[in-house]
Amino acid sequence: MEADSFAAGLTAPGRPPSGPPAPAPGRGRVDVLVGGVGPAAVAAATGAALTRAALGGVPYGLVVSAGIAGGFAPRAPLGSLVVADAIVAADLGAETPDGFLPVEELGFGRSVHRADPAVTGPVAAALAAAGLPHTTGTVLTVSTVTGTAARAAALAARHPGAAAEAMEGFGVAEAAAAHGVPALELRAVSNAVGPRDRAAWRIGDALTALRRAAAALEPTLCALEARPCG
Ligand SMILES: O=C(O)c1cccc(C(=O)CC[C@H]2O[C@@H](n3cnc4c(=O)[nH]cnc43)[C@H](O)[C@@H]2O)c1
Repeated sequence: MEADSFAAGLTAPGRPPSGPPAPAPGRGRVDVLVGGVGPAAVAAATGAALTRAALGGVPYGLVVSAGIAGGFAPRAPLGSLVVADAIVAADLGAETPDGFLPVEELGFGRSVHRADPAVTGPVAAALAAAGLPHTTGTVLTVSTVTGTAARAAALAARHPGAAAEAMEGFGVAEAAAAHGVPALELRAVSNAVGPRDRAAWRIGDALTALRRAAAALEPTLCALEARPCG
């Protein structure tokens, strides 16, 4: 549903070529890939697509992780959009008697990708120009959806800049970084981060916001790519 909504906002969506590396066929101004759920699935799918494109001689210039998300209130209300200025693997680390330690404090790995303001700035400006409610902030990547007020409060305390929580951004960013390609995360808020309340979910509104965002951003995404686009 998320891929269909994003593609519906584009003038000429493409699908990344699958199978052996081949240049161009299937490529649109923006290609939309369904990568799966969770950071591991999307890291594998994104890495494979980037590798095929590079071996086919037409590498991508920008990768966007787009979808629905939980929003941290009051910063990111239902139906609004979030542009990530940092993509954080919020549960990559260790629980200790003194609390959670991210991998950096364990002495290995990384749990943060900071977005390039040269990418996020024009994206936020295009959303503003289109009149789409949005904020710029940290988007957390988790493998377990938050379902309690206590967990939501703990995440907000640990990440004061957190605007949204989703399950894929960090995996996409890792794959993009391995290819030296900039990454962007864009989320439309379908639910509040916190206690599970299915009656309050607004997935339809979030999908509409995703479609409108794609329409507003297509020229910007193309301009940000370092290759001819459309
Ligand atoms: O069953 C639940 O309680 C529940 C609550 C929120 C989301 C889900 C999903 O299965 C959605 C997974 C899908 O959507 C993104 N997403 C949307 N809302 C959230 C959220 O609050 N926390 C984390 N991820 C969310 C996520 O990126 C997945 O792709 C189930």
